[in-house]
Amino acid sequence: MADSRTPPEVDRVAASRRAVAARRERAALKNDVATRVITPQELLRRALDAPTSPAGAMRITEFLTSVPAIGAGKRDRILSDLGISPVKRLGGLGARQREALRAFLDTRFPEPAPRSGRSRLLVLAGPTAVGKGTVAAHIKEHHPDIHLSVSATTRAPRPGEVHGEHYYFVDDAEFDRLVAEGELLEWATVHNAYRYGTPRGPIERVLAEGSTVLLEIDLQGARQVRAAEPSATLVFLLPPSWDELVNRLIGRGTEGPEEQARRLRTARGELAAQAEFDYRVVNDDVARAAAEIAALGS
Ligand SMILES: Nc1nc2c(ncn2[C@@H]2O[C@H](COP(=O)(O)OP(=O)(O)O)[C@@H](O)[C@H]2O)c(=O)[nH]1
Ligand SMILES: Nc1ncnc2c1ncn2[C@@H]1O[C@H](COP(=O)(O)OP(=O)(O)O)[C@@H](O)[C@H]1O
Repeated sequence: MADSRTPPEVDRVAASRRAVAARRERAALKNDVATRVITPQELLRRALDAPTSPAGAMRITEFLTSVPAIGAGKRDRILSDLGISPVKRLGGLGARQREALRAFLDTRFPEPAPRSGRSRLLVLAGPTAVGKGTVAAHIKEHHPDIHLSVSATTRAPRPGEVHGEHYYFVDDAEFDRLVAEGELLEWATVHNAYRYGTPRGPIERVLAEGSTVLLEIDLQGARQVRAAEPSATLVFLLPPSWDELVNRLIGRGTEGPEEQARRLRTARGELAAQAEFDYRVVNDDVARAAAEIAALGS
């Protein structure tokens, strides 16, 4: 059936749809800053690169209150200190205002800078369902020069999992022995459920040969490796957005709604720890993220 509306009406409908979509995108971006999936500096870069994009169209007031630890009171003081009017949009900031805002963000929310002198002991961590297992499996298949550490765990094997290949499946008594005899470089109880740990021997052998070893472990384990081996290279895997992290967790379908909600609460805390890491890699595309991580170990 032909559209009986007049062209201006059609235009108005299209414009209002676009406005709704842009508002939704701005809300998603604010959420990404609030959940620390992206840094405020990253959002500002996107706004300045594309002033008419949803990032560019964001009001400075909305932007500042999405930053963790900035409420309405602080926001107004910051704006007056920086000489920026509250009606400004990010994409419309003048050159001096941009510089003032950037300098303020860099001192208050420093972005982690890569450290030099890192070793070939690579640690990959990140929030639940970001794709750590998927990326690690891709590295194992496509970068055979990198040795993927096989952890010991007290959880039961899933269908298709092979002892010694995916994990060393051990009982509680054996895990206790590994801990007592110092055979684990690190270990942790993950998701309040089972214990997981990294056997020390194979790692020492691989590193002694001058090869690279990759550990895919949780945040508690990454912190222990940092303490035990300060020169280890710590890589934090990030989702492209908070919404995508939620989609991946739900899409994987391995947890029920309650466990999903619990993991997402933990994920927020884990995302806040990314500044402790040497590098951050966004897992938008598995092969790209894997290549980026592999390059850090060469
Ligand atoms: N600390 C630590 N965490 C590990 C180790 N091995 C695996 N993990 C973490 O344990 C979690 C659970 O892994 P897994 O049992 O494969 O299941 P899934 O994440 O529920 O699919 C993941 O977050 C892994 O990063 C390890 O040796 N040490
Ligand atoms: N780059 C990606 N793009 C889209 N989906 C991905 C990507 N990486 C992983 N996934 C999917 O996300 C879900 C979680 O990945 P998984 O490797 O199990 O996460 P983790 O080991 O971090 O808990 C899986 O369904 C996986 O297929």
